[in-house]
Amino acid sequence: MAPERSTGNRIGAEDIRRRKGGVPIVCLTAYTYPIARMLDPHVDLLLVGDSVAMVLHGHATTLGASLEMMIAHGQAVMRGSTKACVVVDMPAGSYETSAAEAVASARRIVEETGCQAVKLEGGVDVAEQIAAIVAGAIPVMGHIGLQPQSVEKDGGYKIKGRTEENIAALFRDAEAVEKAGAFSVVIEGTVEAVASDITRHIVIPTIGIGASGDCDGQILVIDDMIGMTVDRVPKFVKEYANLRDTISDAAARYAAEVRGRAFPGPDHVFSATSGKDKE
Ligand SMILES: Nc1nc(=O)c2c([nH]1)NC[C@@H]1CN(c3ccc(C(=O)N[C@@H](CCC(=O)O)C(=O)O)cc3)CN21
Ligand SMILES: CC(C)C(=O)C(=O)O
Ligand SMILES: [Mg+2]
Repeated sequence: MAPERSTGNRIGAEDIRRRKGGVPIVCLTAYTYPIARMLDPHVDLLLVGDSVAMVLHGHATTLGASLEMMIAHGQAVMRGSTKACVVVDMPAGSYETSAAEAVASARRIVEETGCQAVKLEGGVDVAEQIAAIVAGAIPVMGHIGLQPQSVEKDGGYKIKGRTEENIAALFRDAEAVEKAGAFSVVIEGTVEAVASDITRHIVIPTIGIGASGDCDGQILVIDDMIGMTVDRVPKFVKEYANLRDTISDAAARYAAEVRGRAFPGPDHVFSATSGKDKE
């Protein structure tokens, strides 16, 4: 198992499971060491989402994520986190084909990162995979509703739960994920009342994103939450900071000072004589 900064009291998947119906579970994505350091004191769960492929690597969809990419970011987040339950997304192509493939991929992720759990997208269609991973003693988080790995199949990011047929399918997916042994489930891009009803219908905590305030917890993509996302931001996002402008302003001031020879100043250079200069 990869070494982790352990305080011995990290939140585990079973701690998350027990929080059904209680104080809302605070979740954010994280992809890097410094962000994990900053978020860890404030959240219950950090998700190393396959959204990293879009948000940090500039791919058009999450289908650009690989097992190697997820493991590298999982390791970075684990190095910066001591308290949160860290969950790593299983990327497209690492679990759909068979339960054996899913178990092998989940094992690799856990062994190489030391994370607490994995997450995969789907309901009835991946119940066998979830059950097999859980049987291998790796906790699994489900992900139903809008499934970004199905963007090509769906022809875009389409909100779910708008037809009776689709609502019935959502309930079947929620029940399948619960029965397969998942410790919680993300409900993404789903009509508010439907996400609320599913939350009351199942006994594992639901984590909403573009879903409902009645879910047992909430998650957002970190870059969206801090106003760092440069591409289109989904409607369900609330920006709690504007790092885009902060960074652009810093770059503009730096550029002006370099061009005007105002930077570096006396504090940012070394003299031959003094040992008291900043290292
Ligand atoms: N930066 C970022 N944040 C995310 O939350 C996120 C990603 N990227 N990439 C992967 C998926 C894609 N997500 C999305 C993207 C767009 C909509 C969206 O535009 N939905 C439409 C409604 C469409 C409908 O009504 O069917 C909207 O108006 O917001 C939803 C989820 C969420 N995920
Ligand atoms: C937004 C969450 C649920 C996710 O799957 C991701 O970031 O990849
Ligand atoms: Mg994801």
